[in-house]
Amino acid sequence: MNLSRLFATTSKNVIHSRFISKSTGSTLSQMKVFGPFPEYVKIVEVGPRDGLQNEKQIVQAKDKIQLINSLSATGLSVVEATSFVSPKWIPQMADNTQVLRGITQLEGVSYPCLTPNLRGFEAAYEAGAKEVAIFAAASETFSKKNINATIEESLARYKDVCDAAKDKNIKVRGYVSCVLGCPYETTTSIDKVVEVSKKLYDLGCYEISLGDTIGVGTPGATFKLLQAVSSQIPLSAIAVHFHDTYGQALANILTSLQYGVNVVDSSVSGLGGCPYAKGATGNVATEDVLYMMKDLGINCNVDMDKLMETSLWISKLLGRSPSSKVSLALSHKTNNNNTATTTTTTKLAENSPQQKQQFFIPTSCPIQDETLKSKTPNFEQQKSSSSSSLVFN
Ligand SMILES: CC(C)(COP(=O)([O-])OP(=O)([O-])OC[C@H]1O[C@@H](n2cnc3c(N)ncnc32)[C@H](O)[C@@H]1OP(=O)([O-])[O-])[C@@H](O)C(=O)NCCC(=O)NCCSC(=O)C[C@@](C)(O)CC(=O)[O-]
Repeated sequence: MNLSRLFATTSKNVIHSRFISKSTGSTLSQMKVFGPFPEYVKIVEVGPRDGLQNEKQIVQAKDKIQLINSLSATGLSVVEATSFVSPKWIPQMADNTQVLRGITQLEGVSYPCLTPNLRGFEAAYEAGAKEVAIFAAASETFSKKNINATIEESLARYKDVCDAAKDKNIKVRGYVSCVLGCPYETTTSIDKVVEVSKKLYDLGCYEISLGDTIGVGTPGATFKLLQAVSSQIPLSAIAVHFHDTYGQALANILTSLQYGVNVVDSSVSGLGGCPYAKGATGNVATEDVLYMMKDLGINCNVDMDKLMETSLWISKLLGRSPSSKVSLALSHKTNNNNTATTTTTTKLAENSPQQKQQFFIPTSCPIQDETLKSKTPNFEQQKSSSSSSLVFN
């Protein structure tokens, strides 16, 4: 789709749409006049679940617990903790009960767990879940690959989950995957997205998270999606969940905020990916979202310093540099300010082992150097009094 002009600011805060789709001939100014940005945006942190579920190497339960506790200490009000799915399908989440029982559940913080069926719901409830999430899709093929059920079968399972949750006073969040593209089908039907979203909402989900599972969405497509879905369910019940495969996630979030959405899913350090969506990269990084929000004057009640520490810590644990550009830039800057000896060139080419990679870890990072050493061959470390610089060869 060609968009001749995306945004035109007509006053300080009010942005009117001037999208013109050449293919359809329809102007997006017909669609909606954007209002001001929301004052507060709720971030739903999905790193411990969506972020880790695709990791090949099993992360120990104690580290997952530390990750979740550190994330909730940043001020985040929702930290998706784990999923009660089949361990044969997602081995990384096999320690769900241990993790959920091991975390410190803070007052005012929600720790939803994914549940694909009644069995998962019961296990999550037993382990202390106070909120669960059900996950459907707008693509039949993805639904079969992800949960071994047609969309209709999945909705029947989710009715059982929602009924049980209602009985036990457990909140239910709903996901719809493949809202802007599918790894298996060539097109996604917006009508199907609307239909599934509405069905989940009618089942009792208080919020519907629209998942761009493979990160192909653009601001124009996001706009049309929101327009369609919000015609059937309240805008206040819509959340957006972008993966950043094509680098469009922040632009899509900005479009969503302008549309009036005030719930955004993101993942610390940009971890993530669905095991049944090959090639899709991680979720948009929470640090990057916060950085953009701050500049827009949007309050998210999250401590960026603590979040960055957590981001660097989990990246170090996984033996890689963060996918968050903001974390990299800020940690680099901090180190430059603090350390005269720190080199100023940072090369980040995760897929290119020949290239030297550097990223910077504050000394407050709780993980011990030995852990990283054991995970990363050719490890060199240069220490200074106030910071450390890790070099990967
Ligand atoms: C749904 C099933 C279980 C069906 O899996 P199935 O093989 O069709 O199920 P089944 O009923 O035939 O059972 C098979 C085995 O699984 C067991 N089982 C059955 N249910 C459970 C359960 N809840 N917990 C633990 N075990 C379970 C069951 O007891 C049995 O064990 P066995 O007798 O062989 O020893 C499976 O397909 C599954 O677990 N899928 C989950 C896949 C998944 O987690 N995908 C990633 C999350 S979705 C996502 O990431 C997208 C999202 C949300 O982030 C948004 C976006 O980006 O789009």
